[in-house]
Amino acid sequence: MRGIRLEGVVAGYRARPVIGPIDAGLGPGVHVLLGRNGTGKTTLMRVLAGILPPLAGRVLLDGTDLAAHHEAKRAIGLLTHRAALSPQLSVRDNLEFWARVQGLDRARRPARIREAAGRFDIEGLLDRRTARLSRGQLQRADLARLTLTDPHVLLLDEPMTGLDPVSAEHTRALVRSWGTHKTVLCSTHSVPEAMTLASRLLILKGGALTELPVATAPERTGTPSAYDLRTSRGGGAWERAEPGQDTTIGEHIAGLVARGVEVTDVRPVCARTGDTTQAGAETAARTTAETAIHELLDDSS
Ligand SMILES: Nc1ncnc2c1ncn2[C@@H]1O[C@H](COP(=O)(O)OP(=O)(O)OP(=O)(O)O)[C@@H](O)[C@H]1O
Repeated sequence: MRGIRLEGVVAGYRARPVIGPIDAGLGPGVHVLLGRNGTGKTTLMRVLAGILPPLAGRVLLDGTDLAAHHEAKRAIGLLTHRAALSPQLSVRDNLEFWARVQGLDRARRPARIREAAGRFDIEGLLDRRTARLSRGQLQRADLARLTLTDPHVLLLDEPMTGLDPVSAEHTRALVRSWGTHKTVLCSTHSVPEAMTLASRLLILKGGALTELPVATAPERTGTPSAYDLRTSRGGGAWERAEPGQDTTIGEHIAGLVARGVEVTDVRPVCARTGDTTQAGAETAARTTAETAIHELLDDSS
């Protein structure tokens, strides 16, 4: 399958398992990961990124074993609480370093750094030492790092932490648009956040990964008949996409991206089947899903 597959993965530290064994597949979409503190969400992200070798089992990226093919890890972008930026270097030097590590050729680096910095509004911070950034500025610089290249798997450990409302909304939009054609695993402690982002909800508890029953997952509450996209070619204006029978919205967006058009937000447009009745059904489904999430997270259940 395209994306990531875990086969009997057990992970932990100094031979002490924290999670697993886990068997799961993550394809294109936004997979939101919820779990109490210390349940192993970061550990799972690190093992999926190939920086923490599993104690048992295998992690496959597009069918390739990560442990045996280190270069495959370049297709994965990881964002964790500890920003992957050196405090001693300027933001620009950090981005330059990561662009080189990611194999971006020298001539293309300055433009990519400018684009990434523009995307997260940190152009004015490029020459500041990373140690001097605020929590949210550091998070934005680390998000910019992720977008220097075009990884097709994104592992985002609490990406909205520390972001102001404008930056958080911008990041949410980006995550949603990535989810249409990339594999995104995103952890959060906010249930409402999970509900707005997820095409699939995963709960990590007692070392096991549980999927929220499909009937209560939020994307089942309405069938989009079209999608509104905000793209770079529209100068920020929305354009409507109505994928045909042979094209999914993911394929449509992947086609735009391949032609150099950046898609910065995606909003599903639901068929106007029934206004308030539909809205009522959506609210009910959301309440059911939120209750199910709390039950799954509750230690006493
Ligand atoms: N480097 C490490 N060495 C040893 N144990 C660790 C290490 N990192 C994490 N742990 C332990 O592994 C367990 C899972 O930690 P992890 O950071 O993966 O949890 P989490 O679900 O991401 O937590 P939070 O929601 O608080 O961020 C915890 O018991 C933690 O103490």
